[in-house]
Amino acid sequence: MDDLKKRGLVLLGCGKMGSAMLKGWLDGGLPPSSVTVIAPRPSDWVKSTGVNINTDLPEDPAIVLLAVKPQKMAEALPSLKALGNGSTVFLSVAAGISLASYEEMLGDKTPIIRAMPNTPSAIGRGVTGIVGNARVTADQIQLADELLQAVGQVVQLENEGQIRALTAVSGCGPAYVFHLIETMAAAGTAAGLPEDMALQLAKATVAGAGVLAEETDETPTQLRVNVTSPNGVTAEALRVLMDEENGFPPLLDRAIKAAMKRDAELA
Ligand SMILES: NC(=O)C1=CN([C@@H]2O[C@H](COP(=O)(O)OP(=O)(O)OC[C@H]3O[C@@H](n4cnc5c(N)ncnc54)[C@H](O)[C@@H]3O)[C@@H](O)[C@H]2O)C=CC1
Ligand SMILES: O=C(O)[C@@H]1CCC=N1
Repeated sequence: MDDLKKRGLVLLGCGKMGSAMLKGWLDGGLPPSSVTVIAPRPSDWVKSTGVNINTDLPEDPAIVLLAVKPQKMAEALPSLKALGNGSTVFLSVAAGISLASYEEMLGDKTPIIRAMPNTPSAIGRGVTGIVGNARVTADQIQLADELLQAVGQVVQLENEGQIRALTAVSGCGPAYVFHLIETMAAAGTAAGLPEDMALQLAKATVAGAGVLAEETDETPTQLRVNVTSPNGVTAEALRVLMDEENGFPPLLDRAIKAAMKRDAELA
């Protein structure tokens, strides 16, 4: 971390994901003067942080975070090519784009780490998977791991092939859960509850169940059983949701496969 403070951190793109991570790092004590953001339209929040915006780049930053949309990467990356093939680690959060593509764009001696975070990073509750190319040293992986722990949990992948499935599960996953909240609230409203109360119930239920699943030693399966009284009310709902043909299992399987297919297209 001292190395990062001294040599600097560059962010290419500072939208939803870049800002979520930057916030976690600044809250964790990274001095704004160590950070340079390159962004065509920096938000008011970014401007308020005191980081350097669209200034000259540091000569040898410890890390460059790539946080533009995958479709913008080929256009945005050439401005950073001078930092390739050196000791600067490129840390990309972009979906799809492979380590080999970055090596092609930046030089094959460039240390590159792919990371896939998720938006709960904005409140320090993210989970990020990381995997590096052959040029990345154990110390550099450790630095990325520590840096990303400022915004939540980190898992180190065994190989790059795993990042596609991780993207489909945890990178996109918050959207699935938000949609669950939306649909639970809508179903509650349709069943006769006031709209705002149905939304409050859905949010609190998902949040409470999530925290319980993380904090207890019991498995999600046991936690589900704990709710389900024999011949009771939950059992009837689960008969619908756990249906092997029309319930969550085939639906989530299809959703994850659709996400993975798109990730492959973006590569
Ligand atoms: N939103 C999410 O839940 C997650 C997103 N990601 C990845 O994070 C990356 C960014 O996604 P978001 O933050 O959601 O998108 P976003 O659209 O909020 O942010 C992208 C930012 O890049 C800026 N930008 C565009 N062209 C640029 C250029 N040439 N130079 C510098 N900045 C430029 C845009 O102005 C924008 O602020 C994507 O590659 C995505 O795959 C990864 C995990 C989760
Ligand atoms: O939707 C996307 O492409 C990005 C990747 C993971 C979450 N958002």
